[in-house]
Amino acid sequence: MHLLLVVAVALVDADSRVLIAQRPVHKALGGLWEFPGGKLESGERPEQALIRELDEELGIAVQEACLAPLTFASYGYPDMHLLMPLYICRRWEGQPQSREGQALKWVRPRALRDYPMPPADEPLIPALIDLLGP
Ligand SMILES: Nc1nc2c([nH]c(=O)n2[C@@H]2O[C@H](COP(=O)(O)OP(=O)(O)OP(=O)(O)O)[C@@H](O)[C@H]2O)c(=O)[nH]1
Ligand SMILES: [Mg+2]
Repeated sequence: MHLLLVVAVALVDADSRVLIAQRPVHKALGGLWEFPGGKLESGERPEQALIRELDEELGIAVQEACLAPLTFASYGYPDMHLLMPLYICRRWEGQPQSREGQALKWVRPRALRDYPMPPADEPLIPALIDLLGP
């Protein structure tokens, strides 16, 4: 079994909306909506990797102290088992912008169900509704 560690974050705005990004169609699970984040590079700590991904994908700067653990996904894909800590972050510098051609959307937690997400992500939605309201 191959275990893949991916770090992801729910960025939350002043209206308690969460940012999701649409995966480019040419990638695995293309077209699905996901939380910003990605794989760790060798030697990286999870928080470091997330800060790097947020810079690369969205052009925002996040301080490590502004990342709080919320929950995690554990899901068996056919080719690997995904373990994905989901952080929450309410404070960053800059305005999130699409750096990799991905569509971006701010959505209320309940509305996440209207956007097709990877199967690993579905169990994360109730934790966001509990924290932020519907
Ligand atoms: N970022 C992110 N990845 C997710 C989520 N849910 C989920 O199953 N994944 C899976 O986790 C893996 C991480 O993917 P990624 O493509 O974002 O990794 P990355 O940013 O390092 O990109 P790269 O592979 O192009 O370098 C993918 O297999 C992806 O399908 C999610 O909500 N956010
Ligand atoms: Mg990514």
